[in-house]
Formats: sequence, structure tokens, C-alpha cells
Amino acid sequence: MSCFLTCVRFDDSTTDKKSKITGSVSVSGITCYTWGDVESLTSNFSRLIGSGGYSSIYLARLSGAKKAAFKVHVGSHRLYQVFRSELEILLRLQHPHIVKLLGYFDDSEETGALLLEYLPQGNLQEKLNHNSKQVLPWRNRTAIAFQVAQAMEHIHEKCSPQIVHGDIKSSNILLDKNLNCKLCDFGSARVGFSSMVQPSTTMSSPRSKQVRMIGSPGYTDPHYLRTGIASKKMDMYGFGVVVLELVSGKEAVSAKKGEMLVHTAAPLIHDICDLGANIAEEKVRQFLDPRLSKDSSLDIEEVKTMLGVAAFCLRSPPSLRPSASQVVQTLVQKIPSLSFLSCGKEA
Ligand SMILES: Nc1ncnc2c1ncn2[C@@H]1O[C@H](COP(=O)(O)OP(=O)(O)OP(=O)(O)O)[C@@H](O)[C@H]1O
Repeated sequence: MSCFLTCVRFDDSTTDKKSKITGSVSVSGITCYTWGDVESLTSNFSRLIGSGGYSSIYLARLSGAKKAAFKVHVGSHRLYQVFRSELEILLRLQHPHIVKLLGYFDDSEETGALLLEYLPQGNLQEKLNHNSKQVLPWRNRTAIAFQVAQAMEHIHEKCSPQIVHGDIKSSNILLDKNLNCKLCDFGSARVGFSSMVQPSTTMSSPRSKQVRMIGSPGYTDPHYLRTGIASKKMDMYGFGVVVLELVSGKEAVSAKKGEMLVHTAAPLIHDICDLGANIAEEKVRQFLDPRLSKDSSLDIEEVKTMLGVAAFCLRSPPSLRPSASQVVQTLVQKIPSLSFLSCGKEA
């Protein structure tokens, strides 16, 4: 992979890289852009469409009025390293439910930008928000769970070396115009053995600069918090929280009360683990997003299946949690509404 990157990187041995780099190069369909390209494609960063802890995302206009998103990491070597790590992972990933890399800019020091396909309906967290204009229909919620599970199955089981995403959450799930979804933000991902290595410096030392804990509040696997070892099962935990959000329409951490959804849902999850499909319908309905009450696609048995999947993904110890392919199989078998999608098992 680094060989590939070296092949397309500009000769940047001179000092003022941004001004000296001219012209873009395209290799294997991925275009290597200049900083001037980044500025002109984003109309000088005129439209911010998202921001996170590591980057700012701007709308870009390609030829033929095609839209894209430039994810820009500027300002420090640490942010640059996050960019490089995401770039190297996205270069090897191709899946219908993983955001597609179209190109990048790399100054090899402290600035990097990823050109990504543009997902016009924003992220799932915004779509589930009660201020959102549209209520996400039930059948789209099950489809999103299914598609995210397929993306996770791909990175966990079908890639070599395998990848742990490290930050599965609803704001890292993007929606296209048909409400199909794509997993994004591989800046925290761990590849192969790196996911199994416990950070060498003590986790308890708040001053340690070498340990960069990954994950987000409300989604972080308690086992990872204790050990610092990233694993596929920590992704399954994050996925369990996303499924709870899809069913309840509530945030992983309530903005008003600061309550975690996993805690609010704990009694229900406990009952589901004990009773499975025999759980009282009334309890399920109490947890369900009230905005779905008039949704004709709602099927209470499917809601129970989704909650069952969430309950298993949140189990401790992590070895009790299902794999992504087990989740894909369960959803395909138990949620007939998924058949409305034209995709098969591997969409
Ligand atoms: N390709 C895209 N199309 C549309 N919107 C996007 C795209 N990529 C990112 N966004 C928007 O920007 C937000 C932040 O993106 P992303 O999570 O990749 O940034 P980050 O800096 O890695 O954030 P984090 O703090 O979660 O690590 C997303 O939640 C989404 O709203």
C-alpha cells in the first residue's frame, strides 16, 4: 500500500509544498489532487457540510456538476497521521455500503484531504433527531441496520488484513438520496494485528501522549475502556447501540439529561435476553420510537428481532457477542421487509 502511495505522491522535497505542487495525477481511478485543486473544487471552502474531532468536511463540485465531499485535516502532525491512516484503509476498501474514496491531497507533513463521494441525506444521527423534517420509516431503519452489518462483515471477515472500525456510531453512517447507507470515518480504524495490541503506556496515566483511546461517548465498549484492546467485538457493541437508536429514535447520550441509551434500555435488554420472542409486546412498544406508531411498514416481530440483535451485541464478556456475519444472517432470515431492497446478502 505504501508503495502505491509513493508512486502517486509528488516530489515534495522543496519547502513550500502547497505552492509548488501543480497538476493532479490519477492512478487506478483515485486522483491525487494539488492544494490549488482542493481550494478551487471547494470554492475556497465556502460550504462546510460537517465537522468532527479531526477534520472539517466541505462540499466539492467536480466536473459535470457532480458533487463530492472534501474531508480536510489541517494543522498538526497528529491530525495528519489520522488522515494517512484513513487514506491507507480507504484505498483498500470497496463495498457498496462503505463511503467511496475518489481522490486525495497529501503534503506529507501536516495537511491532508480526502475526496469522498457525497451522501446528500447527511448522517443517521441527524436523520433520527426529533427536529428532522422526515421521520425515518421502519423499513429503512431495518435496511440501514442490515447494510451497516454487511459493511462490518466486509471489514471484519472479508478483507485481508481484517479491519476494526473502532468508532461505530450513528454520525458515522451516511445516507444517500434513497436512504441507503454507507459507513464512513475510518480515522480510528485498526488493521490486522494492530487491533490486538494493548497500548504500551499505562492506560491510567492521563499525561500519556502515546495512547489514543478510540470510540465515542455512549458507544464505547466497557471492555475496551478497561483493557484498551480494540477488537471486532467492540465494533459489535457500537452496532448494538446504533440498533437501539434505530428502534427508539433516542440519542446514544441524551443531550438534555446526559443519560446513556444503554442504561435506559438495560431492563428491556435484560428481559429480552431472558425471554427472547416471548417478551411482552407492551414493553417493546414502550421503548419504540413513538413517531413510528402510524408507520404501515412497522412489524412488531421485526422490532423484537432488532432488539434481540442489539441485546446480543451488547453482551459481556465480548466473546458472547455475535459476529457481523451472524447478524447479517439473522436479519435476512427474520426480517422479511428487507426483501424490498434489491440487494442480496452482499448488496
Ligand atoms: N461523504 C460525505 N458526504 C456527506 N456528508 C459527510 C461526508 N463525510 C462526512 N460528512 C459529514 O461530516 C460529519 C463528520 O465526518 P467524519 O465523522 O468523517 O469526521 P471526523 O473528523 O472523522 O469526526 P469524528 O469526530 O467522528 O472522528 C459526518 O457525520 C457527516 O455529517
